[in-house]
Amino acid sequence: MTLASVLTAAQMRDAEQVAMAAGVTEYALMERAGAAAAEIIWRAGAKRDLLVLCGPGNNGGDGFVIARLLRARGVPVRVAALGESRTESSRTARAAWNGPIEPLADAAPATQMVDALFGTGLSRGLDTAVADQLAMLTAQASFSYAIDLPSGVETDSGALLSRVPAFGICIALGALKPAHLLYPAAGCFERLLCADIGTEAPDRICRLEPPALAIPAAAAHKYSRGLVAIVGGAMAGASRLASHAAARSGAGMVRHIGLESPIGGPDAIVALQGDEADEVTALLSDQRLAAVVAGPGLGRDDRARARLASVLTCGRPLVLDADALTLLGEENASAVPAGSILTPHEGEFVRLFGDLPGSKIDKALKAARRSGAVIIYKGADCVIAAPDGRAAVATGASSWLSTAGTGDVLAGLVAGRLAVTGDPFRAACEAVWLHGDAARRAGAAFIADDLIMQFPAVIASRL
Ligand SMILES: NC(=O)C1=CN([C@@H]2O[C@H](COP(=O)(O)OP(=O)(O)OC[C@H]3O[C@@H](n4cnc5c(N)ncnc54)[C@H](OP(=O)(O)O)[C@@H]3O)[C@@H](O)[C@H]2O)[C@@H](O)CC1
Ligand SMILES: [K+]
Repeated sequence: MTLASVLTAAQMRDAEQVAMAAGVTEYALMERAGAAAAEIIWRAGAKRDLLVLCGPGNNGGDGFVIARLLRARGVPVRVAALGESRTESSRTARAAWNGPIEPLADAAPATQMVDALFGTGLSRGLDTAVADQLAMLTAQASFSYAIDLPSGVETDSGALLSRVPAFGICIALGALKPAHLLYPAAGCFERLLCADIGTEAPDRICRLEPPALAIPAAAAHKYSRGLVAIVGGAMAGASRLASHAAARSGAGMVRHIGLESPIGGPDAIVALQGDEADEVTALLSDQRLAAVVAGPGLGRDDRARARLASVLTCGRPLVLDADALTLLGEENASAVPAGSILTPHEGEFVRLFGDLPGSKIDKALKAARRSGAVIIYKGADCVIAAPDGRAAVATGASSWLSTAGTGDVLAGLVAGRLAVTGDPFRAACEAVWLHGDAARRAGAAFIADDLIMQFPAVIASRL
């Protein structure tokens, strides 16, 4: 297992059951969780005075373990509880604390504050008085820690069920949960750490990790490294951005099929003119094409429709973005060739697949299964889902990415990586990570063109 695995509350309970079937008691898991969290808190805050808030369930039990272990290391610890402990393990942990317990409502602030009120067992929003007290104590603390999850966030969706303050560190236990990566919950802490408590987790759904890329083979040539075509349309700038991104993605050659020629920009891009759909069809008949992009700048008129029809029937691996997604609409979402990659933002996603139930991860997985395509469901939290049930979630992207053209750049980069790897899910994961890292390097107030200039260095860093 990897600590980047993402489990729902029910899957985490299953993992706990597997550990218990192997002979580990629930209380032993709680001790491991508390010890791992206490170690993190010790390293961050040392002997600064600490207030631990304990809820009625096993999250509260973790809190009592943390309190006991840090008191034993000489930290001045106070504990405030929300009522009685209601599970056997949390009662055991409470008894082992063996120190004073204040009512939560009366607790005064401390330099460090631990939120062990609720974790995966949260079933509704906190009462307003409890949420307000939590917010006040968190705001007053210089160091704040959420155990497993910030209290008030819904584990599986990342929704906020009541007011949730901003924590310094969130310590996930055993595995990540969807709420650690999906907004708004993912915005409720500055740092996320995952503590290993010895439970096993499947790695079908993971946090997006940095990719391992390869240099071209010694005998590589431009076609073996991947030939990409971008089919442009009414707005040449967008498809040019996609072309430039593909050209610096590691692919061997890029052809831009536009309504005008030449297109400007790097001379390495082969500018081809294809005004009519049959010309596009002819230009896409090259069997060496390893990826074809349509959507950026395509337009939405009849001419665009005809160009898209040529793309959909060309038999080459496709990346469909922007106008292509709008033209496809819900009635044609399942008509895309298997193995394609679709890159919708939220509005495009809903137009393509309707208002699907569940979390953003659930929605992306359902859409992937329904369409047979890899879905890159964009946003501040970006979910990449494959028809076979794998998913990766990227989070923490630069908010400066919210500028014109960055989506076009991503589409070109995805196509470039598809041409290099021949694997849609891998290509999507690589491209989203590289795009995010390029944005981090580009700093502030960049434009989409600047991202592309970062690609060679970003790729070099992953070789
Ligand atoms: N899985 C693992 O491997 C491990 C898990 N561990 C830990 O266990 C945590 C999960 O524990 P948990 O299941 O006991 O749930 P938890 O979040 O403590 O709360 C449930 C209690 O709160 C109550 N309640 C709910 N909402 C409420 C509200 N708004 N306002 C008031 N009450 C509310 C609810 O009562 P009810 O809904 O029935 O009214 C119930 O009494 C997990 O996050 C991790 O920290 C570790 O110890 C080690 C290994
Ligand atoms: K918590």
